[in-house]
Amino acid sequence: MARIASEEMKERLAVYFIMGSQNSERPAADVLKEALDGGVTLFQFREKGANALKGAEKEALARQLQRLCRAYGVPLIVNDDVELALAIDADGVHVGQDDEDARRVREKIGDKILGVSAHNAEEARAAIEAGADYIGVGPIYPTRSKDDASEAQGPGVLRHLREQGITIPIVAIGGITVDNATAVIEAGADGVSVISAIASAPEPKAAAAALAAAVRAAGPR
Ligand SMILES: Cc1ncc(COP(=O)(O)OP(=O)(O)O)c(N)n1
Ligand SMILES: Cc1ncsc1CCOP(=O)(O)O
Ligand SMILES: [Mg+2]
Repeated sequence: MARIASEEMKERLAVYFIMGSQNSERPAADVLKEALDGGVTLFQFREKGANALKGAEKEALARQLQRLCRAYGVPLIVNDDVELALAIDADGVHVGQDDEDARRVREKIGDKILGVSAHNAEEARAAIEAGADYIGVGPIYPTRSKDDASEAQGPGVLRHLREQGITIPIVAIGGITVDNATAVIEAGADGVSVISAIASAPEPKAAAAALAAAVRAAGPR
C-alpha cells in the first residue's frame, strides 16, 4: 500500500464527519448510516469526554462503525488513539498538537492516512515534515463540541496558510454549517469537518447532502 495521493486526499476531505457516542442521543451507527447515505466522504471516530466509552466497549463501537464505513467505501480515521487504529486496522489516525508526536505516529502507522491539527503556518510546516497527509485547521467558528477548543480564528487563517505557500490538503473545522461552508472553501480549504452540523441535525442524511452540495458548488472539483 502506498501513501494516499494529495488529490485523492483533497477529494476525501470534502465532507469529513466526526462522531463518537457522546455526540448524539441516538445510536452512533444509526446517525452514521444516515450521514453516509447523504454523502459523507470521510469519517473520524472521536470517542471523547466525560462519558466516553473505554477499552473493549470503545473498540466494539469502533468496529461497528468501521463495518458501516467499509460498506460505503468510506475511510475511517481514529482520533488520538493510535493503538486502537492499529488494533482495528483503521484507515488512518488524527492527532493534535497535544497528542502523540506526529512523526512517531507516522512511524507506527506506515502508509495509513495521517491527519494533524495545525493553527498556523509553523505548525502546518511541522506537520508536513512529520508526514501528514492533511491538516485540520480550526476552530474556524465558535464550537460547542470541543471542551478545550481554542479561540475561533475565522476563515482568514485558511487564506493566510495558502498565501504562505502551504499546499497540503486542508480541512476546516469548528462551527461549520451549510451556511458558512462556502466561505471556508473559498478561503482555501479542500473540505469541511463537522460534528454537530450532522450529528445534531434532525435529518443527518439531508444535512450531509446539503454540506456536500455546498462544498462541491464552492470548490474547484
Ligand atoms: C479533522 C480534525 N481537525 C482537528 C481536530 C482536532 O484535534 P485535536 O486538536 O487533537 O483535538 P481533539 O479532537 O483530539 O479533541 C480533529 N479531531 N479533527
Ligand atoms: C474536534 C474539533 N476540533 C476543533 S473544533 C472541533 C469540534 C467541531 O465540532 P462542530 O462541528 O460541532 O463545531
Ligand atoms: Mg487530539
